[in-house]
Amino acid sequence: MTKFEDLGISQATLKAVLKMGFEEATPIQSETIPLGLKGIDLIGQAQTGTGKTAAFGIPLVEKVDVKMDAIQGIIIAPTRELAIQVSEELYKIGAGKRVRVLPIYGGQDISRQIRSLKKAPHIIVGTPGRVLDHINRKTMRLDTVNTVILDEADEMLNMGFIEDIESILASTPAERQTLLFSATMPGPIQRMAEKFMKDPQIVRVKTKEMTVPLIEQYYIEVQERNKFDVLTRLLDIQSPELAIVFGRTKRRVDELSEALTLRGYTAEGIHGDLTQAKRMSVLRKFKEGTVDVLVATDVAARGLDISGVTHVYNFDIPQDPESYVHRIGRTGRAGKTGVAMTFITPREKSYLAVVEKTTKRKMERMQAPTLDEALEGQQRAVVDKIVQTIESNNLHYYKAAAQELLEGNDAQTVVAAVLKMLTKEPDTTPVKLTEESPLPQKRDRKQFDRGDRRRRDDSRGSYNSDRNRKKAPVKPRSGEKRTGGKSSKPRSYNHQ
Ligand SMILES: Nc1ncnc2c1ncn2[C@@H]1O[C@H](COP(=O)(O)OP(=O)(O)OP(=O)(O)O)[C@@H](O)[C@H]1O
Ligand SMILES: [Mg+2]
Repeated sequence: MTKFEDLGISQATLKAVLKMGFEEATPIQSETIPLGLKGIDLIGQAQTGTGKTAAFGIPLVEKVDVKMDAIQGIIIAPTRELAIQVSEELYKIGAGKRVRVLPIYGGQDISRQIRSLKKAPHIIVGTPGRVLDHINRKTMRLDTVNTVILDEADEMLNMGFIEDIESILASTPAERQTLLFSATMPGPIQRMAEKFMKDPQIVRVKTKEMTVPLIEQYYIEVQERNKFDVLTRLLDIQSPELAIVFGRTKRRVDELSEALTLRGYTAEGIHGDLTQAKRMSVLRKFKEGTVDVLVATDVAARGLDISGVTHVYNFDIPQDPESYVHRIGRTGRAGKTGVAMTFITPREKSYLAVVEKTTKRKMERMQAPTLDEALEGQQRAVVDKIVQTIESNNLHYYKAAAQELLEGNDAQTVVAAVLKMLTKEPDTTPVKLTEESPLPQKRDRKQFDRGDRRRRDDSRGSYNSDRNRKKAPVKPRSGEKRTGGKSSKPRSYNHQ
C-alpha cells in the first residue's frame, strides 16, 4: 500500500484526503495519480468500489489553478445521481485548495444552473445531455478546459452517448488531457475511445476476477412466477441492512416496489421515468435507512456508492455481463463484504455461463428457501433481539408483570407466546406482478451484447434502461405494514 504523502500531491489536497478518512491509496490510486499529474491520457480499469473517483479526482484537483476564474476540468458521468455523487467527492478532495465544483444534470432547473455557472466553477461534473445543452445555449464555455474525464466510459459509449460525448470533446481544446475510467472496459469500446485520446496509457489493476472477491455470489434457479416469493423469503432469512433489487424494466421496478410494500417491507423504486425530485428523495431515504430495499433499473447499477448495502438481488438477470459486474458492485465496497443473489429462470440458464466467463468467477448454486426456512429466519431474528434486550439489563419495569404471567402459565408457554407475537409470519397478501418474458436464448458473448441498447437521454429524464458477507446478522424489520391487497391482474402471486 502506498501512502498519499508519497504520491507528490500538495499539502492542501493531502490534508483534505486524510480528512476524508483515506489513510492509504488503493492500487488504482497509487498507479494513476502520478500519471494523471504528468498530464498523460489514461484508461483506468479497476474493480468496483476501489476508489476510482479519487484516482482521477486527486490529479484533477491538483491541476486546478484556483486563481483562474474559469472551468478547467470536466467530468462526464452517465446518470444524474452519479454526477451528484462524484461532484460531492470532488468537492471534498478540493476543499483544501478551495476548488469550486458544480454538478450539471438533467431534471434540474436550467436557469438555476446558468446562475451557478456564472459563479465561475473550476470543475464541472455533468451528464452528457445537459452539458451539451449548456454548450449549445452558450451558457457554458469549455475552451479553458485542460482535463476531461469520462467516468463509466464504457457505459456512456455503449448506451448511445457517443455523439454527445464527441460534441462535448469538440468544444474543449485539442491539447487537453483525457481520462477514461470504469470497472469494465470491453475491447471494442477501448479501441473506440482511443480515437479521441492521445497515446493513452492503459492502467489495469491486475486481479484474478473482475468482480470483488469479498462479494459472495450465488444464483438460484427459479420459475418466473415464483421469483417474488423467493425474494421475500430471502429478505426474511438474510435480513439485509440495506438491499438493492434490480429489475429489468421500469414497470417491473414499479410493480416490485409496490408488491414489497404490500408485504410489509419498506421499499421504494428508482428509475428514469420518475421526476428528479422523486429520484433524489428515494435515494436519500435509502441512504438514511428509512427505506431498506431499493428497487432499481440499471439506472442505479453504475458508480453509486452507498455504505451499508449488504445485499444485491438480481431479480431479473442483467442483459450483459458488464451490467452484472456493476450491479453486484453496489455491495462489497471499500473492503467491506457483500452478498449477491441472481435469479435465473430455466430458459435463461445459458446466460449464467456467459456472465461467469466474463467475471472469471463461478457463482455458487443456492436452493430457493422454503416457507419454513423463512419463518425460521424471522424467528431467529426475534430470538436475537430478545437476547440483546436481556443483555441490556434494563427490565425492572416489566418484572412484576412477568411474574404475574408466570404464576398462571409455565415459562415455555409464555416465551412461545411472546415469540409468536413478535415474529413476522409469512404474509400472503396478493400482489400484482406482470411476468417478464425471458431473455432470448443466446449462447455466445457476441449475441449477448446485442441487446436492446436504447439511448438514454438524461436531459429529458428518461433513462431508458429497460434492458432495461457473510450473512448479515438477522434483523427484524421495523414498522410492519399490512394493507389489504387487491387481487391482481394480469397475474396474482401468492404463497403456495
Ligand atoms: N484510499 C482510500 N481509502 C479508504 N477509502 C477509500 C479510498 N479511496 C476511496 N475510498 C472510498 O471507497 C468507496 C468507493 O470509492 P469509489 O466510489 O471511488 O469506487 P469506484 O472504484 O469508482 O467504484 P465503481 O466502479 O462502482 O464506480 C468510497 O466510499 C470512497 O470514499
Ligand atoms: Mg466510480
